[in-house]
Amino acid sequence: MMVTPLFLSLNTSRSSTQDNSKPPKIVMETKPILFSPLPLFCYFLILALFSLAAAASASLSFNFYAASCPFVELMVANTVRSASSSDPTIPGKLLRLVFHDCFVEGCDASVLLKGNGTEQSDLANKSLGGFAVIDSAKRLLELICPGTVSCADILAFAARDAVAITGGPMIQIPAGRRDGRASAAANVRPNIVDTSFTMDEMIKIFSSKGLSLDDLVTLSGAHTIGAAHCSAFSGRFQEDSHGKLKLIDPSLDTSYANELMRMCPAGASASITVNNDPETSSAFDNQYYRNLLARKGLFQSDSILLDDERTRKQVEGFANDEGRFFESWSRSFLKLTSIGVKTGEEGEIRRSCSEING
Ligand code: HEM
Ligand SMILES: [Ca+2]
Ligand SMILES: [Ca+2]
Repeated sequence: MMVTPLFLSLNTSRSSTQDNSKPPKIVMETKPILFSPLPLFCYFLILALFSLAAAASASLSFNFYAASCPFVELMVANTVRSASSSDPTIPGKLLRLVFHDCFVEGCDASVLLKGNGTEQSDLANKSLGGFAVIDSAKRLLELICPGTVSCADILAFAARDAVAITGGPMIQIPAGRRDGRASAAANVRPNIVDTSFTMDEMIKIFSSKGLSLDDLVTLSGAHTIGAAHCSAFSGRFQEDSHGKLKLIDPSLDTSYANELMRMCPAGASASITVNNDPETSSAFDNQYYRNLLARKGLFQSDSILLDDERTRKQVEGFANDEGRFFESWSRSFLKLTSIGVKTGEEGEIRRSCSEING
């Protein structure tokens, strides 16, 4: 097979009669091109390699800040640790915060943006917290490696650390998330699960984020730490004509229900909170699943995991084997923190986590 390279040559020739003060005359000269399949093959090979490289750069990576900000994870972990030691409610807040970020517009720190009509102004986000911890980690990082670390990565690292410092598994998570420039309250409701949702409704939202039924059961295990306001489970009770609450949800253990009614009586202050896990609320363990077996799931959306045929086996599995829960948690948390990430040229690296760059 004869192979002729495809080429175009540029000839800069100077004739003897030419005036030397003038620039050389450029003559384009094309050599005959013979068709051969090899150059075409090379062309497609190069194209394929380029698109592979582009795809790789558009995903998260484990050594993303290795050169640009090598101590980023240490800085975030220290910030989370010191904030949590003075305020033990911080780990729960950070963990819930990453969930509410990643489900709306992907893990892009859209939930951190302040202002009229941003995600924070939706009722479902009113009880979120932990923002100040992210802000202080960001301030620190802006001093050490300015303009380098995204708020979305800080939040993912911080939530990961929240789990580790409360006794859960330490998970290596990749980085490279970029910060979004949009945040709208109207996007919250269609993307966040409410405690009153049926199993089918929960499955629908989770699967729209690429999360399976296994992920739903696993990630609900986050309710092994943290707290909730009385309004989050008030639908399980009804006020009688004497202003007294009575249990109307048969899936709740009656003595636990009595305890909840005592802590959250009718007309209780809106600021009262109750531990999600009545046994070990500050430990990230598999107690949540044991509670479910004892019919002590705080939210209706927790109890449903035991009541539904499709999820009961997994609840039992996690209740009996913490290692199995932790393994599953590590996998599902990686998926959660990779939802709809913006990478490469998308979005921006915010200077301040609560506002987009001007
Ligand atoms: C499956 C559907 C879910 C529902 C319906 C749900 C609902 C709720 C509600 C209503 C609260 C109480 C908020 C308050 O009153 O202050 C809460 C708290 C919490 N949720 Fe969920 N959640 C779900 C899944 C998740 C997931 C996937 C995570 C994280 C991976 C998570 C992490 C948390 C944490 C840590 C708290 C405690 C927050 C704190 O201590 O401030 N939840 N959840
Ligand atoms: Ca988001
Ligand atoms: Ca616990």
